[in-house]
Amino acid sequence: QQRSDDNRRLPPIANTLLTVPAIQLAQKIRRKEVTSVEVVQAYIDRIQEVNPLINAVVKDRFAAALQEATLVDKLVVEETGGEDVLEDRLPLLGVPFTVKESFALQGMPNSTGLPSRRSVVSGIDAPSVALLKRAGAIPLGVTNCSELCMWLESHNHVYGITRNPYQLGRGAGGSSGGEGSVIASGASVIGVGSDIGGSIRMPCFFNGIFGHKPTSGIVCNDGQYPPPSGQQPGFLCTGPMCRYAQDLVPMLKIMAGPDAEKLCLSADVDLSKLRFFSVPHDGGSPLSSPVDPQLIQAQRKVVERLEADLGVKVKEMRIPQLKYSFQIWGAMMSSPDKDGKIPTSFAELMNGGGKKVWPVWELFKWALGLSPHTIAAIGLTLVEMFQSSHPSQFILQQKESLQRELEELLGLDGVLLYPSHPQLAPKHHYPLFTPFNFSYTGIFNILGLPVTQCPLGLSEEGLPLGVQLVAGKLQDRLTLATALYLEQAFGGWREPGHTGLGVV
Ligand SMILES: CCCCCCCC/C=C\CCCCCCCC(N)=O
Repeated sequence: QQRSDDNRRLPPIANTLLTVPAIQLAQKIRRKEVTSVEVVQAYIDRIQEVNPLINAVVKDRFAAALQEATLVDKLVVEETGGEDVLEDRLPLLGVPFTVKESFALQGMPNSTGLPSRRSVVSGIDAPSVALLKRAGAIPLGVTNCSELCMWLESHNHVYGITRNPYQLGRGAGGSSGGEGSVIASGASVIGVGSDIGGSIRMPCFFNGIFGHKPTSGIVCNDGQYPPPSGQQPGFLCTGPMCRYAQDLVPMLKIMAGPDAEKLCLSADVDLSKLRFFSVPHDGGSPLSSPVDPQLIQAQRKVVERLEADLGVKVKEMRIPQLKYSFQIWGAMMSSPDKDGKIPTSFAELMNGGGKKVWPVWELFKWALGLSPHTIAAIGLTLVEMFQSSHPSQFILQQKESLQRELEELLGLDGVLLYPSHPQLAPKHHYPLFTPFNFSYTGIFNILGLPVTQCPLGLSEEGLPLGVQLVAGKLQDRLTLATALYLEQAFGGWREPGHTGLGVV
């Protein structure tokens, strides 16, 4: 699927409003330094400029967003209680945001890339989306994802494939790839993603932005398709994706609702008092690719900076159970819930929840160009045929011992560095040959630990580098504070199109 414009570069960001963090945009709007209409219009213009190249926003609501921005500006002028009242009540007042299409956003499609759901339109908002709207944020539209949110690249037969703004011939990751691509392109500043195996963190890594998978159970997962079943509700996480680290905590506070209290997100974090650990790879799983030397090097530089700036000693270690990350993820994802109910099969979900698709027949149709499904989704139904819902004792033991070891290691003050993925953003469809690489992220869904993906600049070929920061349960503030520090130290998000590569 090489396109003639694969070597094109994204047009540079001309409007400086597009490089202001969401939380500062809200402040500027409250202080009447800029209107919400100006901000929303700037983002609409940028989406219209870049979307033909990246195919990230699959349905917009620009006219409604501009009307809502007009109401915001009126409210700001009429508010007599002062700026603080607005900040308290509506911390994101007038700031635009985007939403992964698998979430319900009123009036927007909610197909999750499934052709049979093409005409499904949401009548209500998912709770996480509603909370952002209630905080004053204005949705601009919905963004692309993988078919049924279950692949490492955002491609489906409803909307096509999303492209990586750093190199259009590469994938934006999955399953929240539309969010990753649009935010990195400067065409959205904050967005909503979901993650049951890395679907926030992989696109954030491939697109050089920040993303947080919260501690399991903290942000409500309702209002997404497909709904998780079996034990999956404990692994699926809804979380923020953004260009600037300072937007992570305010977004998480809003999206978590009353449960945000459990995370003590306003407490100060003294990084020099934390214990840091660095694990360079999964210990050699034969299923995953070796970690790219540039990622190993980037992680080493993080260790050096932490030691030099904070005076801490980072302990480099190996964790042998990580070698079984994929097997642990696969076993737990297909395990029955506590009442013995097995999860809905992928083959059923592919048929919109009805009868199962028949994998071999679907593959045959695909070979003739007649299947409405992607080869990745069909491949998953084939693999599922051989997956048992009774995992081996050995794998369960590995999971238990990994959980115990990591929880003991991290305690209330530990942060672990681990590669976000073994490879840099792959060319389109290459994940078909390296599907198990997602287990670098997926293992932390099973463990329920909070993880922040943090960008670390660009590789020699101009692709984003990054690292995962992992903490103990409910200790999200530690990884979020470390991400803020690393943004300062390594420069955070870099504008795509300024890499000196490609042809304009
Ligand atoms: C045609 C090739 C298909 C091969 C299938 C190989 C099996 C790999 C198993 C699972 C891959 C799942 C990927 C999940 C990625 C993101 C999940 C998420 N929503 O967070």
